[in-house]
Amino acid sequence: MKIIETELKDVYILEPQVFGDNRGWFMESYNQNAMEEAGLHYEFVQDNQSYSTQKGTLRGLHFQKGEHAQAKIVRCNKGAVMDVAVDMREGSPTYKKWVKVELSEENKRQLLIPRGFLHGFVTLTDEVEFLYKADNFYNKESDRNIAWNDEEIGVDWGIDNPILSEKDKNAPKLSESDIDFKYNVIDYKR
Ligand SMILES: Cc1cn([C@H]2C[C@H](O)[C@@H](COP(=O)(O)OP(=O)(O)O[C@H]3O[C@@H](C)C(=O)[C@@H](O)[C@H]3O)O2)c(=O)[nH]c1=O
Repeated sequence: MKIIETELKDVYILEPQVFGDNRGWFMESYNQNAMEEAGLHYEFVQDNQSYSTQKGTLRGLHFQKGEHAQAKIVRCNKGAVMDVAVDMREGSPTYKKWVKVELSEENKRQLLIPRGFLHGFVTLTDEVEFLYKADNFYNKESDRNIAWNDEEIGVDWGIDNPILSEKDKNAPKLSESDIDFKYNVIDYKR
């Protein structure tokens, strides 16, 4: 597995090695030892999957507040997405900066997003299957979102009128949010 730095501190692209043969291909989609050797100490406890029917579907920007914050490893199993992470850790050298990475069935790239970040993606194709691991359980009460088009964050999604959930249509702005992440090594590396 190749581990590639991004413009955001602690966010990495993970590129699995793909072994092709006459049948097709094989890859290790996750290997705890490879993560540990790279100094990435996470314990994932929940796997998630979503399906988006149409191109131009946007899910985000999401996070769980406080002690329920989640680190995630995300990937696109079918189709393609533009994936976005936003550093919300006050005091971080990349505070309020965002990064976008294309994740697709074809490139098999994954994105590691620590706790303290917003996460979202927009589908670039129809019929998108999206998979992710989380290092903390879903907690309904701590589930939060911030408007995908918040001007203070200013993500360039490359789309004007995405398909959104009712929840994401009514998301608060960053300035109205109760988000309170602090940059602290132990929060995201345990
Ligand atoms: C995220 C989640 C949702 N649910 C339920 C709640 C709800 O009824 C239904 C759909 O939830 P949502 O509308 O929040 O799904 P979705 O908009 O796909 O939310 C996801 O978006 C991406 C960008 C993320 O990063 C994820 O962490 C998560 O926030 O599934 C769970 O039971 N467990 C979970 O872990």
